[in-house]
Amino acid sequence: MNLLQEIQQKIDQKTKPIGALGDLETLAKQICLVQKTTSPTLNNPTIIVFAGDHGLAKEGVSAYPQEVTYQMVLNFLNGGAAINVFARQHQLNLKIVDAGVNFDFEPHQDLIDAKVAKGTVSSLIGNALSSQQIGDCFDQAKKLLERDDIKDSDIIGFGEMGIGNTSSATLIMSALYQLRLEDCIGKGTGVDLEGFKKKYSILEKVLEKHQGLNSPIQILSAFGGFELAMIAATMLEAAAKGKMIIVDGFIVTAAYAIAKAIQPEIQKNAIFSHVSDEKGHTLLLQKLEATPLLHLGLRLGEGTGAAMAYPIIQSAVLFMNEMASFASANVSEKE
Ligand SMILES: Cc1cc2ncn([C@H]3O[C@H](COP(=O)(O)O)[C@@H](O)[C@H]3O)c2cc1C
Ligand SMILES: O=C(O)c1cccnc1
Repeated sequence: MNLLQEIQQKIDQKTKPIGALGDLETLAKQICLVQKTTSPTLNNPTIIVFAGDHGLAKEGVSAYPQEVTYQMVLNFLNGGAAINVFARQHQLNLKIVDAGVNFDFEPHQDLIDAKVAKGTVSSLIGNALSSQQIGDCFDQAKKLLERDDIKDSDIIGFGEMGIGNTSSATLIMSALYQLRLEDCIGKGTGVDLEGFKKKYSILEKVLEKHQGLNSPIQILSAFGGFELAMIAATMLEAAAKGKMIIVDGFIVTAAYAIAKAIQPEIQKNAIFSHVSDEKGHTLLLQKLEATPLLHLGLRLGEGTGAAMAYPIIQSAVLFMNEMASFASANVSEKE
């Protein structure tokens, strides 16, 4: 019997009709296969929120000013943001990574300094990240997963904070899959009609400027940002180490799309937490052949969807380990 057959047999011997735990059974199988076991674990479940600033934000592509990025990082460190609430609710280890925020932070136990620079170059002017900076993001990702408070995590949920980063995600999606801008762009933090037209015309110009990009790294370099590059790099590193990764909303999914274009095998490790209300997310998930667990109309980011999906993933692992079998519980099997 191979591992998949062993896993399936264990699932089918649980005291329930065959297949009755639906998507939880699919999740359990996925985690067991990654961990090469029939008794999976979710040690030290962790959410990492990557923060970075964007040169393009200064052009006015968001409903909020750039300072909100660092202000929200301080809010994360003070425990007051949505992700803090949900991480506490589900007892998740929460770490904030400064990938490239335009601010000098005081040291804090939950803040990881991985700053590449104080914000990217505007993609209207040039490449958001240099190839050296992309390399720095990959180096930082490696270091991150060697930390004592993260290295034993079996599962990492990814979040982000960066005013203007729905623009990066939109541009990445459009360039990676050769999609029309109008099919990828959304309102982000909630720009009004006038703001939307402005965002559209700026992104149109950015796409015109960067044509003929033909590798995922080139696309990442052109459109940024530091937090997206570090998310993609950390996902690749985490998957190579046999960890599960929880993909969050539109922006994190765009970073995942880059990671998958680099290493398609990563999909074995990926769990998609939710479908965001941001317009491009549904199509992006389709392109990735990804089925999200939740449909809650969220459009926040920060890893909030990942935190909310965690207890469902936990249920998949718990039923596998704790539920009785027909034999152990003396329940009669199907006739
Ligand atoms: C107060 C506040 C908290 C947030 N938390 C996440 N985002 C989200 O909104 C931003 C992306 O949208 P756009 O591209 O329109 O700027 C990202 O920072 C994302 O994490 C926030 C946005 C705001 C304003
Ligand atoms: O889907 C997301 O993650 C998202 C959407 C809008 C703004 N910030 C994040």
